[in-house]
Amino acid sequence: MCAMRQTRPERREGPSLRRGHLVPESTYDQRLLDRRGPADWLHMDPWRVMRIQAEFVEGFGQLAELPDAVTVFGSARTKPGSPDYELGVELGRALAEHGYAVITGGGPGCMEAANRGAREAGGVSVGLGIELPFEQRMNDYVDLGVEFRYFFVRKTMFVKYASGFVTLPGGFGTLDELFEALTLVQTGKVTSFPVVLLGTEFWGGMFDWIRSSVLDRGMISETDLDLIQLTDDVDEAVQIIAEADGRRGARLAAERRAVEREAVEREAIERAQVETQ
Ligand SMILES: CC(C)=CCNc1ncnc2c1ncn2[C@@H]1O[C@H](COP(=O)(O)O)[C@@H](O)[C@H]1O
Repeated sequence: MCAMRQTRPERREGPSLRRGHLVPESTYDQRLLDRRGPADWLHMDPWRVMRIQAEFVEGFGQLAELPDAVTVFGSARTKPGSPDYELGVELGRALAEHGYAVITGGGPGCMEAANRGAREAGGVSVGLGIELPFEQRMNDYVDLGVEFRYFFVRKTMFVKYASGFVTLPGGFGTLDELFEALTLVQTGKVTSFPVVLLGTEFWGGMFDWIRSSVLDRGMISETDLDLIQLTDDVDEAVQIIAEADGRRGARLAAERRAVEREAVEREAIERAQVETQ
């Protein structure tokens, strides 16, 4: 059988092939090197994917060597000197003293407070900033800052590099981050990941509503309530995270031992098989 001869014009573009009228008039290189013409293509989805990818690469690269860390959320509008701000400073300090790096959104308010506490205690203070439609800069207490264009990339970093979340009082942004974390834990996407709400007066009403309405109508189960830990005590918040870390460490060590045991057993079986041949 003879192969069909291709008579139409053809162009290979990386993994893609274009033929006939779909062959573009210029090549990628030409379009790259030719500065003239509109820049609309910069805003097209395939290019956006590259930018998204680049954000993941940069984020993973910058954060890979962090020590154990805790992500702190809370209002961008909390004023320095207010009780919530002071609570944030105290929390950042306590986490740093316990050896945790402190990750925040890098902005003002509670984020600044937690970064400030961590920094003052000589800890690792991290800000994962986000591009916003108004003028905005990383707070002065961030020692390692990474700026993101995309909320969802930044959120991955908040979870991936943290042993748990502590949430100070906040608005929509804080609530969004809190409920995303709870959903990830509820659906088993992250395990041994405590979510602590700091400030019973602020969070108590929401917690009661979740119990009386959300649980009562069967939209969550009784055990889901246990995913939220409510306290006013900074040391207790740190302790909750440290204990979960301990449990995770023990589980990982047990998994590692099981894998090693299996490898030794497999090797013994293989050796026995060779000897009997
Ligand atoms: C003054 C002002 C509004 C600045 C906004 N600047 C911000 N910079 C960085 N992260 C932010 C900012 N606003 C919201 N976020 C994100 O959303 C949360 C706070 O939102 P909110 O203020 O509670 O709803 C933070 O944990 C943070 O991750």
